Amino acid sequence: MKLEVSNVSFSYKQKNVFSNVSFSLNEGEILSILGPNGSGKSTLLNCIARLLKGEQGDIFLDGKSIYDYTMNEFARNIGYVPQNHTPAYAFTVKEFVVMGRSPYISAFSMPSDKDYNIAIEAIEMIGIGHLLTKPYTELSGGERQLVTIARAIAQQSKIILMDEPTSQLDYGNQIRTIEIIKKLSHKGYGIIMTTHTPDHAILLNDKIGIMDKSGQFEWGHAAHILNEEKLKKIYSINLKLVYLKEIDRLACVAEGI
Ligand SMILES: Nc1ncnc2c1ncn2[C@@H]1O[C@H](COP(=O)(O)OP(=O)(O)OP(=O)(O)O)[C@@H](O)[C@H]1O
Repeated sequence: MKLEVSNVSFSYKQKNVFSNVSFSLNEGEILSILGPNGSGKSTLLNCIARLLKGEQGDIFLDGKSIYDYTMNEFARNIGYVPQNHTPAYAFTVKEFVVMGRSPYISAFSMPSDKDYNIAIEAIEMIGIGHLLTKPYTELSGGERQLVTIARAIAQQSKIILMDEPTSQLDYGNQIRTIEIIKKLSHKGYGIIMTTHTPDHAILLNDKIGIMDKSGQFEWGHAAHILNEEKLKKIYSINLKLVYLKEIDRLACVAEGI
């Protein structure tokens, strides 16, 4: 499955957010999108998720416009982990995650044992088996984020969009989630993730997209696109991109204040 975003521009009423955004994503690839607050990262994910429509350009899945897929076909191909999710009812974690199976369940049917098994597998993969019977409304922000990721994994869509999937997680769960994203890519899933943590993009070591303040988007492999000058410009601070031989990778660190 190949996703192609072709010259997409988006404005809220009179305010242009981004113009002529183009990139492609093949199966097994990860695109980490960096950019300052308000630059348009979530808006871009919402356009790919069909929640918003750009006024120009198109988005293709295997050469066919995303708008030409039925809702169910689309959901089997593209899953979405939003930044915040507030459910109306106190579903248990198990019931919430099995909702990821809805593109495979007909309107008048209930989830099958197979659907529950897939949901439980996703819950275990994320390491939240202890929350299985807990009502979603009684979870912490970070627990909700993990449960929402499990629901997207249970959906088994070929491409998963994740809007700041680690924003509410403790340091250990952040790194474990980054590991899970890498594992999913090895299984053939394509992942597009927004993040405010350059180290996450460095750890994933795949494609990086940078959305700047003026809505210009550039993308490429981490090795070609990520440098100190660009990171300083994105975040308007003094920072260093240093190679740490103890861990054999670059790390982004802020200078002293
Ligand atoms: N519903 C809306 N109506 C009007 N303007 C909006 C709406 N949603 C977002 N915006 C504006 O569009 C711009 C892009 O917002 P978006 O949420 O995509 O940025 P972002 O890069 O994801 O930000 P952050 O890193 O803070 O999450 C911002 O200037 C924001 O104020």
